[in-house]
Amino acid sequence: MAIAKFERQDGRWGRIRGNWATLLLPINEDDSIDFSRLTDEIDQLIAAGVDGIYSNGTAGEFHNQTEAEFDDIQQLLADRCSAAATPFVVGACQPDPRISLERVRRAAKLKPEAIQVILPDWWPVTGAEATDFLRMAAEAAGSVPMILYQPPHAKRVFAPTELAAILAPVPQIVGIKLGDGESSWYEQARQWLDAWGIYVPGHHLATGVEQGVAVGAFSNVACLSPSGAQRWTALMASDIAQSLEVEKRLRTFLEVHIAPLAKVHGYSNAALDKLLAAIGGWADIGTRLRRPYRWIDPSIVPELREKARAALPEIMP
Ligand SMILES: N[C@@H](CC=O)C(=O)O
Repeated sequence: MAIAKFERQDGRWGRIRGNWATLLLPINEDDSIDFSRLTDEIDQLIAAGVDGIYSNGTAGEFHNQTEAEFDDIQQLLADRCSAAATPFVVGACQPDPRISLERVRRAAKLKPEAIQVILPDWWPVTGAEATDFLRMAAEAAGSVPMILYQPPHAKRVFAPTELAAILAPVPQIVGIKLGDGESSWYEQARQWLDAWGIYVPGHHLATGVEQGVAVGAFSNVACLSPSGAQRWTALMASDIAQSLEVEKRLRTFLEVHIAPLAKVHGYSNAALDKLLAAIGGWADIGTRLRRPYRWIDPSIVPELREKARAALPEIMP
């Protein structure tokens, strides 16, 4: 049965499965990171019982941090999660490969479940260059497994067959976080990517599970509600039909109320994810991003919260 990969316990991706919640940086008016609110946010995520917490995806604004801030964020995540025995993944992502390798080296010392990396992202890499970079990253990571993050907005987005060729020589990469596609993409993913844990966008997770491809999501749904996303993920193992029905309503909510803010008004993905968290209201994060990126006016939150509650009673806190 297709769902088997989601339930398979012997995958190389180990505990990196299910519903993973991102850190979102609470930003003060002077553009500094509010570490006290960040601490509270991590504690809320732990209390929500998510499968794991990760830092420094796009939503974590890895592209707009000093190295000292990077270290402070990862240390805080590692300390809180280790004390609570919550699995965590450190995002060592950086478009500059030299800075990225240094981040990987420092991240490995925190003993995360895995380290997440992107490919060098100024000059687009060839397949061979991608493998070479990942070999260097694997060396820097030592014994810590790695997840490759291939977002749809990366300089080069590789097809499943290309990804398999790039990753096969680097066994330390145990998973791939990517954008999925239509049924032909899923067919290719089943054929070429069975050896890796596949993480699809949060609001596509039920489809990814039903297609026998996804083992989890680094999830935008967890931005909206970490506990709701966790309940929905659990439902996938017991009632995939019902979880697909929830996904349908989720997709409609995002398409109608959230996506136009990017498509029409040009807000970034991180701005949308912070808006989702403000709609969920489970922690004091705020919608503010670090400049120069624009954030969404929080005055639209109350109306969207009502709409989300009406459309998604299973997800909303
Ligand atoms: N693509 C996102 C997923 C969360 O919404 C990220 O990891 O930044």
